[in-house]
Amino acid sequence: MNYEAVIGLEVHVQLRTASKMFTRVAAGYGQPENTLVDPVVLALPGALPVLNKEALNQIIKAGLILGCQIAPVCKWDRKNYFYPDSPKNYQISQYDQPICVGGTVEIELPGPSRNVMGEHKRVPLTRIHLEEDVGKLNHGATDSLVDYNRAGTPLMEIVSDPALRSADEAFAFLTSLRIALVQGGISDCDMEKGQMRCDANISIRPVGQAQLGTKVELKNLNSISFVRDGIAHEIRRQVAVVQSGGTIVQETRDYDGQTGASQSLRSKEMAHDYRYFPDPDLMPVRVDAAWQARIQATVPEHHFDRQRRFLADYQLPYTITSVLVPDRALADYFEATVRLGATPQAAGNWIANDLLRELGAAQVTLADAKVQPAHIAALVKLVESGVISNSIAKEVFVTMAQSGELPDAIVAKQGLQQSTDTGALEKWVADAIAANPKAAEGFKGGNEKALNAIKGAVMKASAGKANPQLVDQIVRKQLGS
Ligand SMILES: Nc1ncnc2c1ncn2[C@@H]1O[C@H](COP(=O)(O)OP(=O)(O)OP(=O)(O)O)[C@@H](O)[C@H]1O
Ligand SMILES: [Mg+2]
Ligand SMILES: [Mg+2]
Repeated sequence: MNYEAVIGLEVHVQLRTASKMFTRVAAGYGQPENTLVDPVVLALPGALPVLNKEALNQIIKAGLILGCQIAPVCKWDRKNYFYPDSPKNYQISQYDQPICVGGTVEIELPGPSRNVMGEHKRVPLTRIHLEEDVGKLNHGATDSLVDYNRAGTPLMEIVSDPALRSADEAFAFLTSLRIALVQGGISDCDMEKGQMRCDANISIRPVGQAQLGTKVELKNLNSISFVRDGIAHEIRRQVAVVQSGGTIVQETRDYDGQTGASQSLRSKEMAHDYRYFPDPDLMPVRVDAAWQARIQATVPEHHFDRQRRFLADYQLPYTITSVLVPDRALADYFEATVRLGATPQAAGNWIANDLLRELGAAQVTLADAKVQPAHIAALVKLVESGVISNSIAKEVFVTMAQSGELPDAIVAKQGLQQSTDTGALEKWVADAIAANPKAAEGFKGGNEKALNAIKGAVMKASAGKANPQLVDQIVRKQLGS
């Protein structure tokens, strides 16, 4: 029997806000334990929550980016449970009225090869709701310590439909979602800092069966690659269980990305165990059309729309677009260069290859780069107008990346203009022919390629400054063709 996998993801993403969800204490990472706390975070008697409007703005923006419908009223519920990471014994969350409903994440599956765009698919979302993050338990050998710095940080939970069919699709989903949220300024989505966390729900069913199988939830998947590996592992495990006559039990399993093994954590509680009820301390908030429109105006172009535009309008190769587009600042930089008059293909090449290489070597971010769009636009112009050759331009690029000087200044100062001095060229060519008699004979015998050795020698003699078109003409003339 053949089985197919069914996967639904629950993705928790911390919103980038200055303060916490229901109090003015700062939200942050990496501070000394229990310093980002106050009576609201610690749930001291009498403390009352006050909504951080910015958190609501951010989740509405996330919903608009993903094409969700935004609920007209945002209401709050208590999710009751006892665990030391939550001092209130409940979490403020949204139960039956999530702020965002529907929407999709557009994904790209791996293409037939690196330089070919893969198939695109829209994965439907069930809902996105807002809740507060919980504290963190640090387990020692004999005891556990709790840190409430994270408690109360605004957190959204994005729940997908059970519509993914493979570990690769889940990988593509998280990759695209992360780009969209980072580009929208919703979150930095750093999984190492816990800003983005994913639970994967996995079941299998015989191919052709409509009814869903029993799901297993995988937790603690703290990188996108671990999500992919964990899902692939779980699918294999379930198929093996079923094929050996067993049945899948609904449970939560812990996947260890380092060892590639999983173990059962607990069998899943039912939703009604949480005794949800509306939070009497918080008033519902009406989100009218004008509010939505204000936020809609701040939604950036979706990265895949931008990629399609780069392919169609600038005729860039797919590989260049897939370097530029995932990084909003880099794509903006490219478009700024084109606006300054640079040919798009040339600008794309310089930015995706040389600029990134130099930034990487110097360990500098784009924001601190000495090479600005104006530098690249000027360099492209120098090459296209024949003032310098492409190989000299490569050297100029390295110099300007280090000094920040404009390319025209570097070319003038170092005398790098291509030589159109025919007297000098005639001499270099004559020398090169004398030094390469075999090549000269070869060309006369009809071998076009033999010219390259002579032209190469001329370029070398001129230190790269000879104008290649002129050299070609003069070589042919001297060889009598
Ligand atoms: N049979 C199934 N196989 C695979 N995935 C499923 C199946 N049924 C549901 N799912 C997925 O499981 C996830 C359920 O998430 P949801 O937050 O609604 O409930 P939960 O996991 O029970 O609650 P909690 O937030 O407490 O973990 C969704 O992503 C959904 O698509
Ligand atoms: Mg959930
Ligand atoms: Mg779950």
